[in-house]
Amino acid sequence: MDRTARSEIEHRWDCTDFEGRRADEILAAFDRGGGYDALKCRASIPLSRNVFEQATNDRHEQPLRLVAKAASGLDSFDLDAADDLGVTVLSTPGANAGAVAELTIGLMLDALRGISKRDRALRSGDWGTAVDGMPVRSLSDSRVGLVGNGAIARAVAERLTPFGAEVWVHGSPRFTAEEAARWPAYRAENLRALLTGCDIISVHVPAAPATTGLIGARELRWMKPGSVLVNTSREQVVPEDALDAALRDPSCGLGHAAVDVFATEGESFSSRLASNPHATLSPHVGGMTLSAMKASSERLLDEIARFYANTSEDTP
Ligand SMILES: NC(=O)C1=CN([C@@H]2O[C@H](COP(=O)(O)OP(=O)(O)OC[C@H]3O[C@@H](n4cnc5c(N)ncnc54)[C@H](O)[C@@H]3O)[C@@H](O)[C@H]2O)C=CC1
Ligand SMILES: O=C(O)C(=O)COP(=O)(O)O
Repeated sequence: MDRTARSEIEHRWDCTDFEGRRADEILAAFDRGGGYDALKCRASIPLSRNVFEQATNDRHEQPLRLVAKAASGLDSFDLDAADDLGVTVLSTPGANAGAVAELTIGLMLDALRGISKRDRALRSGDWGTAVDGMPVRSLSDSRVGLVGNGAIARAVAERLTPFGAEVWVHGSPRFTAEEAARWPAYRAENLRALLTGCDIISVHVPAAPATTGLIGARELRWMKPGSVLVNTSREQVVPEDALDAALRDPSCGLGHAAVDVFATEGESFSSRLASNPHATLSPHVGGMTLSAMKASSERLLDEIARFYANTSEDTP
């Protein structure tokens, strides 16, 4: 793409960037006109069939025909509705995988070593609580189980190997033994074997009907005594109420959870986990490193340019 075309697209997208806006604000902008035919928005914005129907109806000067998201999970969009109404959806799967993997490992280390908990205790002058529970398990002595076999799970597996952790993976039914042989990890027979056999479980599957409640109250009970669960995928996969209850139940093995994704995110955030002493919370920032955001934006920009080049007479 030449420089002029790129800067024109950048300008266009500066003007039509709905980052952080709610669906009703987006629709209001469409209703006011302004010639928008595309939206760029974050993973958390819910685009329902109703939103797609309203944004594509012919009272708009330019009906919606493109939604672009510099991220991986598309669960908050009604993709069937987009398809039915002829709206193209672009995203950048994999571009933030390394960033999410780094946060995941940071959360594992925090859970094992109690970094944030000890920091809080020391700040209140409580040395006794700060050194409570020492010595602790090392990542190099841990068996780590990954749920999912996509870009993030792979990036986590690759980064865990130099730590000396033993990595196991439970993937989709299409994750064959042959494919697993190319991973720096062992393939678990099934989810139960993974959960019962590992010291740390980290979840990397998309939110979908088939993964909703994939790790709920029953599955959390399968986990080893003193084990750790990290969820950077979506809340629906490990419902936070079940997680909170398991962490508060002394008969349940799970010892600590570290979570980057919640049922309610943003200004209206609220979660039972916020008052749970066995949880570490992170505000959905897995993909937010400068390099991952740059890589995602660059890729999205190229795809947007390709979309307009292929479909539009008014290519920017
Ligand atoms: N916390 C954050 O900031 C971020 C969170 N995410 C979340 O992480 C998810 C995974 O991201 P990627 O690895 O990039 O996606 P991906 O599409 O590369 O990988 C997902 C993998 O899950 C597997 N899978 C699907 N259903 C499964 C099941 N029932 N059991 C086992 N495996 C199953 C798929 O086969 C696929 O290999 C995203 O869908 C998103 O929800 C992604 C990026 C940033
Ligand atoms: O890539 C993803 O799926 C993410 O969760 C990133 O989320 P965001 O778009 O930064 O809210």
